[in-house]
Amino acid sequence: MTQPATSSVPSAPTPDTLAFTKGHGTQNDFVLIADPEGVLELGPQEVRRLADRRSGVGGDGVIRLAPTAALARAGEQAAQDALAEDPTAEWFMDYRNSDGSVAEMCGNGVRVFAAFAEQQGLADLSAGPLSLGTRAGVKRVTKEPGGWYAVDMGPWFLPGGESAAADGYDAAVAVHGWTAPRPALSVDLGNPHTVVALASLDELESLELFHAPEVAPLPPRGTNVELVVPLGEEEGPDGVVGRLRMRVHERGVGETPSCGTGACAAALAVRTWQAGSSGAGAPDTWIVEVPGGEVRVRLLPSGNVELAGPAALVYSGQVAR
Ligand SMILES: N[C@@H](CCC[C@H](N)C(=O)O)C(=O)O
Repeated sequence: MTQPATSSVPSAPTPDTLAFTKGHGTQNDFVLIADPEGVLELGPQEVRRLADRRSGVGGDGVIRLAPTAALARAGEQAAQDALAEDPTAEWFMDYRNSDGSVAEMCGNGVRVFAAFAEQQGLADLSAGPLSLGTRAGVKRVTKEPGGWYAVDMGPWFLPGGESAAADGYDAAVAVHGWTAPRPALSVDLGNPHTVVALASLDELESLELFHAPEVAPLPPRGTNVELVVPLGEEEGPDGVVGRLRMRVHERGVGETPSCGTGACAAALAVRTWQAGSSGAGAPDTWIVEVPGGEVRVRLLPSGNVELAGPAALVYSGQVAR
């Protein structure tokens, strides 16, 4: 049923089959569906079926690529906002978690979306950055000379405000196997994150994280949870670079080998723990090690955060609806 990603496959959905491409960013994996007319009704049940690793294609999430203008005309507020923010954001990333829930943003997904748009002949990143709409605003993707995709993820904030930054925490997280909850910091990247600092790599690697961690107080929209261990600083080509290792339990999914917005949240939390909300004296660039590889997080002079990493398209095929 499947064909190599390099072969050309029909991309428009038909009533009884869907053309898909399977892709991943540092092993955070996605089922990608091109909907160039913006006509596909994708309900939670169908998302769960596509994402199922036994009876479907399998993935942490399902990504629909659709025209921003068509979604805006159909009343999708986020698409209307995206066009108001940047009328060149022709394509929209409609992101769903594997449990069928809708998520605002996916950092690894944006990179894989850009690679998919190129494969479909809908974008040419060699000609310049791609602006795409998401439920958390317009994101701009640039292709780096080494083949990585760099995404300007836009603004971020600490929901707990200055007092949380000063205290270093505003939540507590309990994970299966711990005798006591640990302090944690909430970071908003358009989607919600709670970052917990652990004492050592031994602790990080010995943890069982298949069960949903308990977060108190639980943010109103739920949360993704990142467990992090700072690994110090090193000299990079453009100055000092911080390094950390992370495991992540995603909202709507469970433990995943990577999370792009989670990597940004982790770097921003560790930087805040080191230097407060101004970040003065802490590195602006961070390498985040995840079970599925490595990504780079950078504080841009604009105050926005940038995420860079690989994007891979693995195979394409047709799946029955
Ligand atoms: N894997 C993504 C995040 C996907 C959405 C998340 N599970 C949520 O519900 O917020 C990433 O790479 O950022």
